[in-house]
Amino acid sequence: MSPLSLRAERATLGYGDHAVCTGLDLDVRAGEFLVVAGPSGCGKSTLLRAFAGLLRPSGGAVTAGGETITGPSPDRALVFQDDALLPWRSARRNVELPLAIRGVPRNARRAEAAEWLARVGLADAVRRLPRQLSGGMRQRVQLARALAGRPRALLMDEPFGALDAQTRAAMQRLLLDVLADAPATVVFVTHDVDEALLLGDRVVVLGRRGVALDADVPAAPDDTLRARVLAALGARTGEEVR
Ligand SMILES: Nc1ncnc2c1ncn2[C@@H]1O[C@H](COP(=O)(O)OP(=O)(O)OP(=O)(O)O)[C@@H](O)[C@H]1O
Repeated sequence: MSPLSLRAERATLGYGDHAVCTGLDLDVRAGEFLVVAGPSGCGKSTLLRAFAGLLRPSGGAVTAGGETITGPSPDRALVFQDDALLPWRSARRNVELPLAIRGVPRNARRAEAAEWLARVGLADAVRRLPRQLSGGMRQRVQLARALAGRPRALLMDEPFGALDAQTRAAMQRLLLDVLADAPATVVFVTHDVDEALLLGDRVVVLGRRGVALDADVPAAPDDTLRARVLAALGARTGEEVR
């Protein structure tokens, strides 16, 4: 399946009367790895929820592949910062879910789910329930589950936040390897500028008043871009920083 383009068009996103983003314009090209950064509370997770189909815009539009998003779809897999695993299912049975949706026959699911868990370094944890895993291990199960579904878009909200530096580097490599084989559009939220520049083709910094910075990441990012990202992150009033 080909990667999906995603778009927010003059979108107003929020909760009840509380508008978090107003008139947000953002285009995510099919197959692009877009990193989204921004100060706490600026609406990064809210934007991901809208792309996931968990939140409808109260104004404007949010589309995937040119079609209005009306709800969740296995085409768009989510990896949350918090735990989103089914607590009563083992790690392996959680990873089997998207395989079932993909139509993988029951007897093949078990082996494929175990394989994905091995790829995230959890071969020994296949039978454990989420509560028997650490926060970092649960994040890795979520990653395995998302990748196993071969989604056309991956929506990732600080997916490696609970990992130590070494495991985080291994998961970053795994993600890039899997994408090289099975391209997908990625929207990846992180607070970590190094991670943003390492993974992203493009980085967007959201501010209080929409997009504060939108820049392509060169193959060998230099200190200039890093400084621009840091400046945009520090811009409290949300003025444009270019
Ligand atoms: N379920 C909800 N109901 C009401 N308000 C919410 C809800 N979820 C988030 N908000 C509010 O919406 C705003 C944006 O939240 P969001 O989680 O999108 O920010 P964020 O940029 O992802 O922040 P962080 O970097 O801290 O994760 C915040 O003011 C938050 O308090």
